[in-house]
Amino acid sequence: MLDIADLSVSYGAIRAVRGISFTLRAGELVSLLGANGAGKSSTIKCIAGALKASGGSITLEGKAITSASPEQVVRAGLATVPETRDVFPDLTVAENLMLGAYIHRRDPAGNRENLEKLNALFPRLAERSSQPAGTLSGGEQQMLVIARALMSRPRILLLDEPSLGLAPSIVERIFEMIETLKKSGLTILLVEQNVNQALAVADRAFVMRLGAIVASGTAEEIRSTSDLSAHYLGG
Ligand SMILES: Nc1ncnc2c1ncn2[C@@H]1O[C@H](COP(=O)(O)OP(=O)(O)OP(=O)(O)O)[C@@H](O)[C@H]1O
Repeated sequence: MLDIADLSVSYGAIRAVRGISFTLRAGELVSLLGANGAGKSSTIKCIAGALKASGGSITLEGKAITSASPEQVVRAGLATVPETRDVFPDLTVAENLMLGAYIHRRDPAGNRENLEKLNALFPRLAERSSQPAGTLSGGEQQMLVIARALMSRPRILLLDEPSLGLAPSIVERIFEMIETLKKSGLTILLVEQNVNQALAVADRAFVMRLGAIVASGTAEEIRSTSDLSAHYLGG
């Protein structure tokens, strides 16, 4: 469904991603693991069209999106939740959500239907729909940016560190939500430092180190790689 082939990303002389290749199959949840600075966010940003690849290709359902703009990537069916967790603080929760439906702005009926589904999935957001997004807790803001990404009706969702800086009980809720989304058939690429929880929900995983993929396999295989934390994750 999503094919990454020999992808490289550079910031000037810094080679953040060094020729990585991997595939996401329809309906799969794949975790991208690795210590700080391994190149996970750069990979996500490049797939999302926010960073230019310096080499390699990105293909979504047979269509090359390597040089696509962020809007073209969303239109192709891939939505991203960046780790920055940006909400528009002065806009209401409902207004934030509608911004996620920008590419479907000529389909208000479809957006209403999708919003109803998301309200059922995220009841706390539904309760707070007329509140400014800036008044939400960190966990609620994370839910909001996920829901906003889903307003574009993607087939693939990229999640960059959704648990970052959240209390353990909230992290648990976020992971439950991710499992629910997977069960609904969504294909998910999950970047996480929270290795155990990421492996618990993943079908497969890749470990990045210094811009390269150094381990890959089923979640079970990666979990049983005994030197994983010491060598690859900096633990
Ligand atoms: N805007 C930038 N300018 C220059 N170098 C950058 C920039 N962003 C990232 N880098 C460098 O690229 C490398 C990969 O960073 P990246 O953020 O992709 O890693 P990461 O695995 O996502 O880590 P983190 O979890 O800290 O975000 C690091 O060496 C980082 O210092």
